[in-house]
Amino acid sequence: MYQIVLLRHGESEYNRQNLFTGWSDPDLTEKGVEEARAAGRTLKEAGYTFDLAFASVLKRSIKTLNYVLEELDLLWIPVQKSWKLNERHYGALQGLSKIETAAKYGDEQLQIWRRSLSVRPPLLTADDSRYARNDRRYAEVRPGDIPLGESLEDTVHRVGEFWNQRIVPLVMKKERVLISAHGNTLRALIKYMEDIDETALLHLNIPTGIPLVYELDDEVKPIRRFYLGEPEKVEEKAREVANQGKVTE
Ligand SMILES: O=C(O)[C@@H](CO)OP(=O)(O)O
Repeated sequence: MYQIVLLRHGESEYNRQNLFTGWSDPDLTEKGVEEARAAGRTLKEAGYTFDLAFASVLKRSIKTLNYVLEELDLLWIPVQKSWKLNERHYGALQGLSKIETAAKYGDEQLQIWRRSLSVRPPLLTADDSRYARNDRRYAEVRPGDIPLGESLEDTVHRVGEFWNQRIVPLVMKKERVLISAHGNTLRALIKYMEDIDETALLHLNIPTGIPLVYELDDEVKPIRRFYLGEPEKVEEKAREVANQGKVTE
């Protein structure tokens, strides 16, 4: 049996303000830093260690990973960063308020944009300053691969490819791998590995900063997944994610 640990970054500034994030690059909040450190301590207490780690090229994922590795005294292990682990690209919604978007287009449309499998958000235009082609960190990416907006299905495609090409071979060599990524990247990976149906996917919300352990069989297919944390806390944090876009009293 193999094992791998996935982690969604700690709370970011955009999470705090309830803004669509995608490939925007906000920093962690103080709470997010604490969540990341707590994830590191949880892993340490449970006896986990790692041979190498992955992050996206977005600072909330990279910094979360660094805080976790610091707690584990593993800052020295190799880290591979890839845009393929970036959050799902939220197109022209990036930077907009989820609450204002719900008020303008309705809760149902918001839910479709956030949680459906195949619907893309409104796309960016190529002259938009948010278009990643103008960002040096994507200089090596083929221009045609840089999205103007992605459906979750698009994200499943790029993350699934990355999983097969870059992660599975390491897992099969018994490398202990930690992946620090994003809410929808992890939803995409779960969809890819388990092929869960659309209703389940609709309700799948990944809490920030709670390690998610996958046990995998000899063919690197999932046996089971579980969070390292108290179930009530995990539930509560997943509910917070689900409720973004709702006005609270
Ligand atoms: O804005 C985003 O990029 C994601 C993750 O923060 O949000 P959502 O949960 O709405 O898909």
